[in-house]
Amino acid sequence: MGAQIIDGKAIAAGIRDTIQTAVTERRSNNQSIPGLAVVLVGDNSASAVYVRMKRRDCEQVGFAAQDHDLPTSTTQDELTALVDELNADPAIHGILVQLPLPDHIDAQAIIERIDPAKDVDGFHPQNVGRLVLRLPGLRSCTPHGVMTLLEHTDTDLVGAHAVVIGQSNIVGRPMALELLNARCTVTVCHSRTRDLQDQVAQADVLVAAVGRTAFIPGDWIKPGATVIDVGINRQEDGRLVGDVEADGAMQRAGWMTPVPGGVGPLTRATLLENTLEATRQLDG
Ligand SMILES: NC(=O)C1=CN([C@@H]2O[C@H](COP(=O)(O)OP(=O)(O)OC[C@H]3O[C@@H](n4cnc5c(N)ncnc54)[C@H](OP(=O)(O)O)[C@@H]3O)[C@@H](O)[C@H]2O)C=CC1
Ligand SMILES: Nc1nc(=O)c2c([nH]1)NC[C@@H]1CN(c3ccc(C(=O)N[C@@H](CCC(=O)O)C(=O)O)cc3)C=[N+]21
Ligand SMILES: [Mg+2]
Repeated sequence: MGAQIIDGKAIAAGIRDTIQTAVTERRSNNQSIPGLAVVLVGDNSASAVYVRMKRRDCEQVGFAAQDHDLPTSTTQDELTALVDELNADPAIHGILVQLPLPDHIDAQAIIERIDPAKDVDGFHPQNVGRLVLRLPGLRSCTPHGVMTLLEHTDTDLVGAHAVVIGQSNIVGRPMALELLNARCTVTVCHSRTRDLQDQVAQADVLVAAVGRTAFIPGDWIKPGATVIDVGINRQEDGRLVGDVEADGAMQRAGWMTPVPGGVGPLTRATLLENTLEATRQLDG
């Protein structure tokens, strides 16, 4: 017995193919080409890697990527002015400001400055509020991507007990809402949760988004559970591992995402989906 692997890399490749076809069709119909502005401030090396991957994805599907690489010394006013310019640019349909931003920048103010119609990260309070209210809107890429991964399993979400570990604005909270909207019974755990093991043992669906290597021992997993490991932890030898102790969890889970090759590729593919959706909403 062993878990079936949820192949995020392959699922993401399929999504990119579908998007590429849609872009080709838009081109032949003389419709606008989706334009994504990718804004990177400073020299965080992990951010630089992610941004490079996002730009490569755009190129592959035929989107127009507009790169803005700004120095660490960029001021709040300068970044605000760039967001205003991108909001007003009809060739731009999506705006991604890579996080984290340098400490002297008020990131929340920047997020709130982005036109919600171009907020392909789904971080603007208007889009988060629409998710809360089950109204259509741009949905955060990582949790939305996890829902796509779950569709590629035989997990029955209705009435299932879903346990989310982590309550960040970009992963844990919107993840819990996505699962609630799919009619799971949802528990959210965080650093003050008592008896984490007892909560994990109840999970038909477990989503770990903590950011600590092998934080969840494999033998905590409920037999047959679907395990989604969002964590990305770089080891000293350069390898990436998740938040769940993979070898042990693979013995017990029914389905499981690998790290790398699980959630990460879906986050990027969902960014492309959101940008195409924003384009259709803005331009038809
Ligand atoms: N695959 C992908 O596409 C993405 C992966 N990531 C990865 O996911 C992970 C989480 O990211 P992010 O949400 O931004 O991280 P944050 O650091 O913002 O949030 C971590 C969460 O884990 C909780 N936590 C910390 N310690 C414990 C503990 N001992 N027990 C239970 N909960 C705990 C924190 O609780 P509290 O709130 O109480 O402090 C917090 O809610 C990281 O590894 C990140 O790299 C992130 C985004 C996308
Ligand atoms: N405005 C903003 N939006 C984000 O969506 C955002 C962000 N800021 N800041 C950082 C986090 C992190 N994140 C990831 C995206 C892809 C992978 C990914 O593709 N991972 C690959 C491998 C990565 C590698 O090889 O380094 C994988 O897991 O297989 C990981 C992490 C998006 N984030
Ligand atoms: Mg979808």
